[in-house]
Amino acid sequence: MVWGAPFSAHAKKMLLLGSGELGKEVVLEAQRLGVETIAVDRYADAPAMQVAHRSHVIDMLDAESLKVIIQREKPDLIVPEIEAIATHVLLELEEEGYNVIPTARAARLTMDREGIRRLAAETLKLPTADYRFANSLDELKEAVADLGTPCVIKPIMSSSGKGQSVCRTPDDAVDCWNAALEGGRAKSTRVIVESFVTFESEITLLTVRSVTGTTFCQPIGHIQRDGDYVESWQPHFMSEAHLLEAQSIAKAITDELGGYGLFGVELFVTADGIVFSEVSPRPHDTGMVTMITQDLSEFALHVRAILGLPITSVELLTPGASATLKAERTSAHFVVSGIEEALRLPRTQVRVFGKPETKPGRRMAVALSADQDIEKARNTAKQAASLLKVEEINHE
Ligand SMILES: Nc1ncnc2c1ncn2[C@@H]1O[C@H](COP(=O)(O)OP(=O)(O)OP(=O)(O)O)[C@@H](O)[C@H]1O
Ligand SMILES: NCC(=O)N[C@@H]1O[C@H](COP(=O)([O-])[O-])[C@@H](O)[C@H]1O
Ligand SMILES: [Mg+2]
Repeated sequence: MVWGAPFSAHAKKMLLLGSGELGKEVVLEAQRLGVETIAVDRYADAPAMQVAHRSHVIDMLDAESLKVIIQREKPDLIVPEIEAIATHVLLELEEEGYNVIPTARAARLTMDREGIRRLAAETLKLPTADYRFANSLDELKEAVADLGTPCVIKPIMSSSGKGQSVCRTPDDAVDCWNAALEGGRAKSTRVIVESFVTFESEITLLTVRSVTGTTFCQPIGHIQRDGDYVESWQPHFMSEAHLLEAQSIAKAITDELGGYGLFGVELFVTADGIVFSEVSPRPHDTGMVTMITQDLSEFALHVRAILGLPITSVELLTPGASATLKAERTSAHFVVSGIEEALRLPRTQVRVFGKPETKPGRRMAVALSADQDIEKARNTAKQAASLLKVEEINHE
């Protein structure tokens, strides 16, 4: 476990597939340990590209382009940052000896909702919502009739709620189908239909697999709007019994996926116990709160784990919360205002991702606030986020 300076013959090279706000923090943490970083994404000037040693713009769903870049760079670590990647290439490259984080199979299984859902529900028998898959509007109508309404419809390949909708009556099926077609990341027409889980709260249990074993962070509570996170806080108080149940589900799924790294295990807390939703084999958006709450953020933990370094403990230094700033329109000419006002709030920080373009609903920044009282932390973070604004500017 030794390496030389970036750009030298003995450098440790980490290549990120996906370069958004989460990857940006992973790159920064890797740089702190002297690792050489390469950021890849589908568009130029993505957040992680702005802090990496170099970058490449490719279609990561295109097997050939992906292979060419990886074989040219020969990284020591291939770190998927989003789901939508030609993961069969990663399987091949792993066979050739490349180190895919956490494993190529985990990237493959979590690339689409079907792989991970079948593994969790059918192989591991973890509690999940009832589900069906559909390839056409007719199949969708059948699935909706089968499961009953309300139910949730999502493209099998999408994230951050894109293409997701709630079907409240059978008549909604057409609109849900169209929403899924428009919102899916890959132009696949397959969707998952899930029965609606009535939950008391939902959490992300960050779980790290490292050379020193499995470590759980304190649960993170969150609120989602239109399938995307708007607010998160840590710790989320839950009963000892629920916490143990959550940890046991997280242990089962992460052990099955294997490898080293941090996982975001998404769980619903219901009157009947904990229900598994999904898992990211990488840092989680709701986990950005750990940048203010923990001694090692989820990004620092991911980097440490994947480099094979020990993690002897993770300390919660303070309760805290995060709240997001989202754009309302499409624009390449804008400024983010209100940073000064937001930073006047107590124990508050902001992260501005630096995405070059806005789109409706696109996450552009996050506010982080700490307070001994979690409700106060949540209110401060929300207030800070509401002071931040994406303002279009005249570019004549
Ligand atoms: N079956 C369900 N019942 C009730 N609510 C649901 C269900 N499925 C999803 N949701 C709600 O929608 C949110 C987003 O769903 P999900 O995590 O599956 O989407 P995603 O696109 O993968 O999001 P991300 O990439 O942010 O994790 C959930 O956190 C939850 O609030
Ligand atoms: N829920 C997953 C998630 O939050 N992923 C994060 O969002 C980026 C894509 O953002 P974009 O769609 O704005 O380019 C990804 O690259 C990742 O950092
Ligand atoms: Mg999710």
